[in-house]
Amino acid sequence: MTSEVSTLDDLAQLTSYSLMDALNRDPDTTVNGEDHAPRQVFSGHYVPVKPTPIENPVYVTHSKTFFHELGFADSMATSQDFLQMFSGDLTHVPEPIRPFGWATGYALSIYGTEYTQQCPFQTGNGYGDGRAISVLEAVIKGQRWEMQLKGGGRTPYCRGADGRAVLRSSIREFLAQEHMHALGVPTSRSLSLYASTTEQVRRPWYSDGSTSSEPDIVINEPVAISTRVAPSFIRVGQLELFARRVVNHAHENAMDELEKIVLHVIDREYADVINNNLNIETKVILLAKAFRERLTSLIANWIRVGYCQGNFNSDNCAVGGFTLDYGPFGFCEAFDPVYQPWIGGGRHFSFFNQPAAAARNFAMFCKALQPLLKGDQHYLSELEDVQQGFANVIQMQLEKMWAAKLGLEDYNEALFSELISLMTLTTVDYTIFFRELSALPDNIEPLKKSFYGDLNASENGTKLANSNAQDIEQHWSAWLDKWQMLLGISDKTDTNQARPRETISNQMKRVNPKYILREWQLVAAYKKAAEGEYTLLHELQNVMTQPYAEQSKDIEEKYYRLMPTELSDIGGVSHYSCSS
Ligand SMILES: Nc1ncnc2c1ncn2[C@@H]1O[C@H](COP(=O)(O)OP(=O)(O)OP(=O)(O)O)[C@@H](O)[C@H]1O
Ligand SMILES: [Mg+2]
Repeated sequence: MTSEVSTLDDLAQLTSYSLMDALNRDPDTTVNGEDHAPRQVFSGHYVPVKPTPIENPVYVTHSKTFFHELGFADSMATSQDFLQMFSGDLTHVPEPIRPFGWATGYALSIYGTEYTQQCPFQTGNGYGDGRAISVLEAVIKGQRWEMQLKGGGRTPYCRGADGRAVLRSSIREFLAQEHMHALGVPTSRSLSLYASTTEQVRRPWYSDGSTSSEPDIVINEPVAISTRVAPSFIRVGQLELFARRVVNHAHENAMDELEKIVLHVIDREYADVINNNLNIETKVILLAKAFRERLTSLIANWIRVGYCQGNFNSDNCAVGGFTLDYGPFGFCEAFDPVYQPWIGGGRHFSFFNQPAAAARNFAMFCKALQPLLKGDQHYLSELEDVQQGFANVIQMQLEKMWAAKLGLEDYNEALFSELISLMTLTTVDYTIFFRELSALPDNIEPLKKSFYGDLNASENGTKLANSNAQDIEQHWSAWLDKWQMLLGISDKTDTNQARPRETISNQMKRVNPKYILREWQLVAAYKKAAEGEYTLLHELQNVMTQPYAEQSKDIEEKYYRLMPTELSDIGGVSHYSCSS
């Protein structure tokens, strides 16, 4: 099949700006994007910004999957003009691509509390895309996409920081985005990744083998620019910024700017479910319902695959209902309901608390929409109902997800609670456990592959040493019996079964991945990449973009395995600072 887009000139033909044309430019900015110094932005939806190219860029990787979906030729990723543009140099882009991009402001709420002090001016007006710069919008195969550089240099929202992203964090985000997509979890996508062979920045990090919680050294790291792609990058925090300005009577266009950004996000993300001819109040209610549906499903998916966002502030919560900002994230290995890899994150953003964190973001989202209902009691109470309904909707989504993970048609609370207690007591690997269970084992032997402690050894982890191993083993067997009974597979022959064993097993394998992006595997790949050696990174990308597939024996041995115990407390592996 020939690709429709083989050169940057072809891509230029598909360019179609809407945000910069339809929304308001900050009136205090220059039009050509030379505006890089930190400052307050008082109004407008965006600031034009010319990215700062990284020095001596080299190709690291691109998403073959996404290129293919977009109809892009793979050869384009290594072509000089594409590399130049997506490593931040817009000086020679073909028209109608503009020689500058844009950054947007947003507000911040942490677990339902509004903040304004996070910017140097203590007002919130200096907060937004500090190093993310969108450079293009294009309509490709009928879908509008926005392309955003991460690490493209300073913007007025940089708060005095360097506007750069290091290769390590860029590799993490790049791989995680494509991995999540392959896992069937809505996400921003990865397009390309280029690194500098000469430019470095200093970041706090961990010395080799450090068990310190906080970084204990400062290191030089190569910089990189990754490009991520989504229908929009509008965050809950963005709507909040404009709503706060309405509430605070910040300026006379505040209501108009709020309405415009809400209509924009509907157009980008919800045009298929919200009719354009409806009045704004009805659109707002439908938007809240549609976002509730997507957000609750997203969180259930995160928990299904063991993903912890780590820092689920309102500014990291995309209104399109997809995963955004892979900084402090991690995939849960040894199961722990309060798993949280980021040292700055706290329990409120831990693994099993994500439904509660999402509810807080949803509440802030509803609050931001309220001014558009202009005091109409009827609509206000409808919005209130949508918000109040969040808890029920997410509970239903979670139950449906747990039932699917266990191969059941109906959720069973007793079976689930007992499993969670056992998984905590024994310390099991979240991914390996569910994948082994998907083979419908007759007894608990195969499941032991996922146990971090040996049930029968005397020197197990403390949890096991304090308990009676035999007892735990009996509990596991009793749980398995109960599960088999509910599944209707106690009878080992397939007679009289509504669903044959193979059907159940295949269904389970479609929701329980075999491969997840384990931090220690990522560490190995980005360390090699920092030396200019990308083979391991490419292998990891290949494995993680087919997470449900049975891959070769070699790959299985290398990647389908428990975290080596000696890494379980190491800074930069088991936990990290959100150093970007
Ligand atoms: N090196 C940096 N220079 C300038 N701004 C930065 C830098 N690192 C982070 N920021 C900004 O600080 C804010 C909070 O950081 P966070 O870790 O959420 O950022 P991020 O990973 O860059 O963000 P995102 O993926 O959400 O765009 C963001 O607004 C981000 O743009
Ligand atoms: Mg962020």
